[in-house]
Amino acid sequence: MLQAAVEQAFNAVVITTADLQGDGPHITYCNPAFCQLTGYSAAELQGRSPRLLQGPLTDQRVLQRLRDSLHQGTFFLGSTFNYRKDGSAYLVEWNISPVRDAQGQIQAFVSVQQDITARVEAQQRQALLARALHATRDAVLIADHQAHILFVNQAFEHLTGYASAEVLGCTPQFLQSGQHPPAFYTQLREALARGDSYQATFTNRHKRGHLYHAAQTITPLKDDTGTVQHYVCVSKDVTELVTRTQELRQQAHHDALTGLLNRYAGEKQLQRCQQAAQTDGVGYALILADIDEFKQINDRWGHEAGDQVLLRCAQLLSTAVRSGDAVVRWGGEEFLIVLPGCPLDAAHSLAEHMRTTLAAQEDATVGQVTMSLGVAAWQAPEDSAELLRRTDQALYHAKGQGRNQVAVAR
Ligand SMILES: Nc1nc2c(ncn2[C@@H]2O[C@H](COP(=O)(O)OP(=O)(O)OP(=O)(O)O)[C@@H](O)[C@H]2O)c(=O)[nH]1
Repeated sequence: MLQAAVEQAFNAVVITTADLQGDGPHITYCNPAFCQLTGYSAAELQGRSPRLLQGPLTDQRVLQRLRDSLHQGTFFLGSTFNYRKDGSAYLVEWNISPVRDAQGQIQAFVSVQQDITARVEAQQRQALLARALHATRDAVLIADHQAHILFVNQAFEHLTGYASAEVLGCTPQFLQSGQHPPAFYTQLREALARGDSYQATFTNRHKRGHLYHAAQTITPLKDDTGTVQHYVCVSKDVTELVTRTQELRQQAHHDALTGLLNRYAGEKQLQRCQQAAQTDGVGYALILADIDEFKQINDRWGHEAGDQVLLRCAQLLSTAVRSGDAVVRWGGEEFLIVLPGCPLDAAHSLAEHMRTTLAAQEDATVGQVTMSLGVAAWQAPEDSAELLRRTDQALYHAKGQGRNQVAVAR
């Protein structure tokens, strides 16, 4: 049974003499697995020194350790390159045990060997992949099918502020910033459930609390049966780009001095209201507010004082309106207030409130400032240009009647 077991063992087994003088131990037995490993037949190996397997890549330091073990009669475990009969190299991991007789004398050495070339190559490939993932500038996250994080690279640690050890086993939820509506994550989940990859710019929260923007691609990884087992997420930091775009958008739509919508954005808003009025019959009202004698303020107190008055008026108008309304810097000292769904009377009251609030305030530098306001509400089938013309007419009227007045176009 023992013989059959050794003969049929998966691992290569070789037994040598215990002779450490002269040529050293020589082979007295090898099993078929050893013959298969080395390419030699048992007859070719019989009586030969195992040295015939060594070659240029064989590690001499490992061999020295082996010789020391043999001399001391201790267990040896090591790995190095050996050579087959055809000259090809393989990486062997082998151990050697001394076989002692009843008196404790070493009679032989038995060695069990295994070709670990493929395993080591696979480990090296894996190490290379990990090194490559760590070296890449994009953040990489790998999660299991339940979104538990299995791996993050150094770029991820850098981008998010979290160390790998802190996040392994967690789901990436801790990155959520609260900036995306629930529908954003629903879309993400649905795409992944379909097995599709999902690409979007995420606004996430850094460990230190600030937000960052990342262009992310999340890809499901399927096994041979088509079942999603993992997800890989690659993120590129686009914070600078997004911030710059937001700044440009702000500049394109807002007035630099007051922060109000600029004329371009105001015209867009007018178009939207006009569209709604024509399609749904939902009306809108306009107020044109113009600071009285503003030229004199500038002339008397200087341009900077004039700017401060403009800022104060802008703030007053902004606080007076509701969230869906738009306050626009329409011209130098002229403001357009667009009021979707607002009837004429309500717009009139609002204008009156704006006028009295401003008139009641005393500016530290320039004293009392007033404004004149024109009000009009959309009447079918006029277009926005016509409504604007009627509002302007009302403002002209208010100015003509002595300023600090509200005039309504009926
Ligand atoms: N300080 C300052 N002044 C501005 C700005 N934009 C326009 N203005 C000035 O606003 C003044 C507007 O003067 P006018 O159009 O004559 O009107 P007004 O003096 O307010 O007279 P009424 O409208 O008839 O009451 C001009 O002197 C412009 O130079 C600005 O951004 N800052």
